[in-house]
Amino acid sequence: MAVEVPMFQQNTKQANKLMRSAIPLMVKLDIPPTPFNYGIWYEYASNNNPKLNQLVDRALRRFGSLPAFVSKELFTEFLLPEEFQHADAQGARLKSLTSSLETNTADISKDINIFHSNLQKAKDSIYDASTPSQIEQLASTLEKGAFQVNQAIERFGRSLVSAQDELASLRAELSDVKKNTELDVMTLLANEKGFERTLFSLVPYAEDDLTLLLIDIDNLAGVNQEYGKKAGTSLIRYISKVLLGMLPETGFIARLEGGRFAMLLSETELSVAAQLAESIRHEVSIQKIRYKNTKVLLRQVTVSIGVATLFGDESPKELVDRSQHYLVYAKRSGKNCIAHHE
Ligand SMILES: Nc1nc2c(ncn2[C@@H]2O[C@H](COP(=O)(O)OP(=O)(O)OP(=O)(O)O)[C@@H](O)[C@H]2O)c(=O)[nH]1
Repeated sequence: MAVEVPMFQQNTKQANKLMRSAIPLMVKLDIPPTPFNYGIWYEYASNNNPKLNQLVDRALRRFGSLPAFVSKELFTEFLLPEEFQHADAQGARLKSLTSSLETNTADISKDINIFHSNLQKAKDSIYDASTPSQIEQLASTLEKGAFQVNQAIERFGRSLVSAQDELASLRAELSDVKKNTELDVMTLLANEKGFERTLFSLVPYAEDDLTLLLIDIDNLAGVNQEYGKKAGTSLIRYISKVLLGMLPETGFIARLEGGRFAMLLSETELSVAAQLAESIRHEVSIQKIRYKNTKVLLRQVTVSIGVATLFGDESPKELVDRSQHYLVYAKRSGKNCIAHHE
């Protein structure tokens, strides 16, 4: 899943502009200057996320302000990329990023508070200021204060941009970590987790043309028994290469467990997928496989295949269940065959 980091996507200029809209809102509503709140109000001012704005408005109506527990929740839900919510290794870096933002937000809020109290003082003394030089003095104090606040905002804008870089690099790392956890180290194909993620990402776009082939090596237990478990494992690797070699361009393949593979074919109707399944079955059955450690030629190796094409509003699980059903049918029909609905 592509994860957006909306708060940090703008460049410095845009960031400053948005901070200028966010800060008065926060001052007006007496929102504490925590990183969570800055993030949320920045996003609120950018109007990027109607759902977030709706929830903030609702909280304001209910509580009159934004309670810390609400802003923390909103921050996690809307601003924190999903990977960061669970990843342990990157958690520490994110924590340090958050605390550096915290320091920056503390700095900026100090400047704003000073400016705010100067504004109050100016408001009070404006009635007493009768001479042009007193008024000039007030104006110059305010001008100086405004300049300082502007500078603080710009510094904060820059720190947002550097946070953006840091988050981008964290995100790249996480995506690698995620990819690796979706890898089957034995065959270097995707594993079951990778299969599930791909399946879930394809189903919403499929129009009765996403086909799943569940391919299972026949009698693997017998191979293990006859030639040893290492030979069985070697066979799984060998079959994975045969399958990969036959994978169409629009296809995706994963090893689920033992000698079972899942091949997902996008934009492939049942008749075409069934032909491919039959070619795979045939190709495996004619292999002459020699176990390299002992040079022993294995007896014929075969696979059984269950084929199902997604239809209607079927869920990913229903598609898997139906393929599984046909695979069981193929096994019961004597193995070395394929099965699918008519
Ligand atoms: N060598 C090897 N064997 C495995 C591995 N993972 C699972 N197995 C074995 O593969 C077998 C899979 O079980 P089944 O699918 O029920 O057995 P099968 O003999 O293939 O039977 P059918 O699928 O009905 O043809 C079990 O005996 C597991 O011990 C592995 O990584 N390496």
